[in-house]
Amino acid sequence: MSQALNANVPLMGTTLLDPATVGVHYYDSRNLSDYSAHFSPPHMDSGTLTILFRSHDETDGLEVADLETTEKEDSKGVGSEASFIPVPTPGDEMTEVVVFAGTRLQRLLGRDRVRACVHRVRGPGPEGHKRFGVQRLSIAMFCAPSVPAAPPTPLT
Ligand SMILES: O=C(O)CCC(=O)C(=O)O
Ligand SMILES: [Fe+2]
Repeated sequence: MSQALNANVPLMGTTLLDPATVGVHYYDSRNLSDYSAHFSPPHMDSGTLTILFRSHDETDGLEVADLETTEKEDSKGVGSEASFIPVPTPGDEMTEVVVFAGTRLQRLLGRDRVRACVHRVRGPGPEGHKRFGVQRLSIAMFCAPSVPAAPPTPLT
């Protein structure tokens, strides 16, 4: 894969991530300490790709940063100065699957070719909370492919 992508560095495993991890996120605005808070603050994912499945709902608060407005290279403080763009919901004729590049893919291919996507999930805000009491579900597959420790045993 490193060769196919003409990567700067070999695609090696990471001690921090399994090759693929599935995350199921359930957000409930009743659990927010402050109803203006985000369900998920601005961040970049640390794998290569994140494949995100989300529900149909016009209150979905998924937003991506305009990368020209953020120069931060890791998740620390990322998004503090960025402007965010809502990701259209499936009801707007978009697919329900969103794919984000992570910091690992950015390192692998070089920042001039791929930028890790800064994203966040807005909460419903106090008004939205009062009207709907928002619950939100999403499923993410975090991919961080690694080379096997030993060559696979041939099938007999
Ligand atoms: O719930 C979402 O839509 C996004 C979740 C997310 O950004 C993450 O798990 O890294
Ligand atoms: Fe994320």
